[in-house]
Amino acid sequence: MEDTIAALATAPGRGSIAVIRISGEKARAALEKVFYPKNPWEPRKLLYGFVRDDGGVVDEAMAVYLPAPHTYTREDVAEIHCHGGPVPVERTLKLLFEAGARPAEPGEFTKRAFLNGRVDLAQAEAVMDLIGAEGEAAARVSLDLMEGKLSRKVGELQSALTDLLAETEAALDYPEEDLEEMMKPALENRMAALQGELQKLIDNANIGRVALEGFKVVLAGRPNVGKSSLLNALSGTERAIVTAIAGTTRDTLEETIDIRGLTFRLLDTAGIRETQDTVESIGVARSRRAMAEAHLVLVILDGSEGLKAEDQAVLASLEKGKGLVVINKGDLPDQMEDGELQKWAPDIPIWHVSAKTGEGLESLKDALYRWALPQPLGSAGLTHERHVLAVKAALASLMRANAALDGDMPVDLLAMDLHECWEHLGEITGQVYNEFIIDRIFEKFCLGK
Ligand SMILES: Nc1nc2c(c(=O)[nH]1)N(C=O)[C@@H](CNc1ccc(C(=O)N[C@@H](CCC(=O)O)C(=O)O)cc1)CN2
Ligand SMILES: Nc1nc2c(ncn2[C@@H]2O[C@H](COP(=O)(O)OP(=O)(O)OP(=O)(O)O)[C@@H](O)[C@H]2O)c(=O)[nH]1
Ligand SMILES: [Mg+2]
Repeated sequence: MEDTIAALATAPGRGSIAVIRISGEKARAALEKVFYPKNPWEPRKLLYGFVRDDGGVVDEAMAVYLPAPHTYTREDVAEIHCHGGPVPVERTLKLLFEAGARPAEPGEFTKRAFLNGRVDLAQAEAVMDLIGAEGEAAARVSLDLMEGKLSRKVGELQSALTDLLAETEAALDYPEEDLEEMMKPALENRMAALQGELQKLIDNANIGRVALEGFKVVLAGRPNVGKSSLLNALSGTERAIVTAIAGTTRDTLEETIDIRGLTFRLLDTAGIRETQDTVESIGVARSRRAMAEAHLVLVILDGSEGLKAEDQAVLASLEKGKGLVVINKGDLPDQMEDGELQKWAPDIPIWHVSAKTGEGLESLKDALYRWALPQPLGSAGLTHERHVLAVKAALASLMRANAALDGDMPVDLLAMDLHECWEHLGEITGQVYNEFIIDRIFEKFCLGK
């Protein structure tokens, strides 16, 4: 028998109402020892009453009892909605623990929903992603997965594999038949189609991951071009210190902004130049590391000064296909020579802005959005590294199956590879799992979820 667990389901701290959730066989008994309703108990009905201990009233509250199996965990569940202060919450929890419940571990309610088959692993993970979502895009992708979008896709791929397996196994039963002649071309076609679908999932994985984790944009450039001013202008804050002194920013600084629902992590960096200053040179090293780790680098130039050797050095160090040039200080007379810039930044898109007046910032934001999400959000499928690794492993198994077919290997080897492919896909939904991985996933959940 599983323990009965209880925990605060709402955020800790002060709020108008706090929800305490209980799940397990003793949920109802524990609730009845702690909460005294004004009217008789009725399942699935929120009742008014009092939390009491031996000394009297602990809180005026509401509570509900939900019998298994139609509950979040598929076990008996109860909830107490008490006043949202630490004292009523702690006292009510203590009473529940005395009444036979124990404190829940992080993610334990949702882990039970998974172990009891109400949701699969991808859906359970998506619950946590929704709670962590910073913007609409992250929420949208999480909701799709929570509702079963990825799980259905995995199911379709698995049933195609099952059909393939059935056919190869039929061939196993008739070893005297000539497999090659009979079914090789048909099998090859269907394996190629499956391979294409797995590859598409991998190719689109960055959409879901960018939606969930945000898109990392680094503002880089030589000192004084206006990187910090741009960070402030784009985020509408005064987060970064701005001065006319070159070398003002010493350390990288992150600010999160929302563009059309998508989260962007903007990173202001120390101006890149040769320097003898110890602190500044550490800052410059951090700038370079940030450029390497970013999804996109904005190379900021000062349009009022023209291209300098230090700008050229930054442009030269830019990874191909990973940068935009942003010419700042558009409110001042333009000194930038297009020919010179073309020489150092061939094929790099160029945007003109002014951090001071805000000119050009909206279209820069549009460009950032298009860069981050070249495909619509709806084409997102995989959202976690774990999913990508599983699909890559499935693809590798499928390629082995293909090679086995090509090399006229025995049919049972082919069947084994197809089966492995099926199992790797099952890692995503948790059909195939080991406890270590499950624990690692759920321990990252919030307490009470
Ligand atoms: N008060 C409260 N609000 C909450 C939750 C909760 O547990 N309690 N949730 C949870 O964290 C979320 C809602 N998610 C839920 C998902 C499934 C079920 C559930 O009981 N499912 C049953 C069907 C119930 C029915 O048909 O009436 C099932 O799948 O069998 C409940 C909540 C967000 N809001
Ligand atoms: N006229 C004008 N001045 C600007 C603009 N953007 C920044 N500045 C000025 O340029 C100077 C340098 O700005 P910062 O934002 O500190 O430049 P930075 O690139 O962060 O410099 P470091 O941190 O030293 O690398 C400040 O005096 C700003 O006020 C702009 O669009 N127009
Ligand atoms: Mg700065």
